[in-house]
Amino acid sequence: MLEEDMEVAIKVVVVGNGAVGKSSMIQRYCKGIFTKDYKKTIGVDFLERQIIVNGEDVRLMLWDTAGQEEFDAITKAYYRGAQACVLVFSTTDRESFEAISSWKEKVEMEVGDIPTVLVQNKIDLLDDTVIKNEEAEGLAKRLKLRFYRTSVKEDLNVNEVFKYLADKYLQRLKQQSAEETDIIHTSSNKIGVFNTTGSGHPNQNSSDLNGREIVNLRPNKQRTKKTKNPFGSCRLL
Ligand SMILES: Nc1nc2c(ncn2[C@@H]2O[C@H](COP(=O)(O)OP(=O)(O)OP(=O)(O)O)[C@@H](O)[C@H]2O)c(=O)[nH]1
Repeated sequence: MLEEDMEVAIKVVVVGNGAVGKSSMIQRYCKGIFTKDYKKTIGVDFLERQIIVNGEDVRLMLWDTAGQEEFDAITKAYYRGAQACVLVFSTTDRESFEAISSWKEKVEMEVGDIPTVLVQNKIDLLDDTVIKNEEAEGLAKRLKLRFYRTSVKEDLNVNEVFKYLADKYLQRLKQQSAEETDIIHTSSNKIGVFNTTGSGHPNQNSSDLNGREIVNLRPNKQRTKKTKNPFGSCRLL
């Protein structure tokens, strides 16, 4: 357990070309439903689901982004603050497979390196596949990503995708907490000055400013209910 009175909230962005099944995947996961109709996402949308991972209460906020390029400018703004990412392509759409690297880059440009997973959706249509298994596995290897094959329609592997991301995120959180504790211990002989502007890079734990060490103090969990933390983000000089 990290801390008892808090719940971990994870913002997950689901990205990929149009019609690969992003909205369907989120609907399946959060509402348990699947519809055959295709309704193009305009801009962004979001749904949430609470789960327990390794004894931790986790609230997953799933952001559904439009796959069409015409909405790029809007969707990019919503990547900010994302803590995990699902990159989706479709078994029957070669272009969606070839676009994966550029989707990854778009997200990375906004939020840096976050827990990410590669998903090949619509495996119920494997007979009509336009992507060889080795190609998909090769891409996952090259991008160093965990790879899942899903069928939102048949409800195959969808839960596993989100459980993996939540687990990976929690591991990082614990690792960061441990590292931050170490930094605070090793720099405990320095005079501390708080800076509450929170202007540092989200993944940055410590850095140098005019030769002095800066320690970022961030809550290791987001408070989504119960007591509010007045110090959302502090930096110790
Ligand atoms: N056969 C099959 N069809 C699926 C599956 N997942 C989604 N679909 C269908 O694919 C179509 C597109 O799904 P959406 O979820 O709307 O796709 P999207 O990626 O959100 O599309 P944009 O909003 O344009 O970005 C719909 O007709 C879905 O019913 C699946 O696993 N198998």
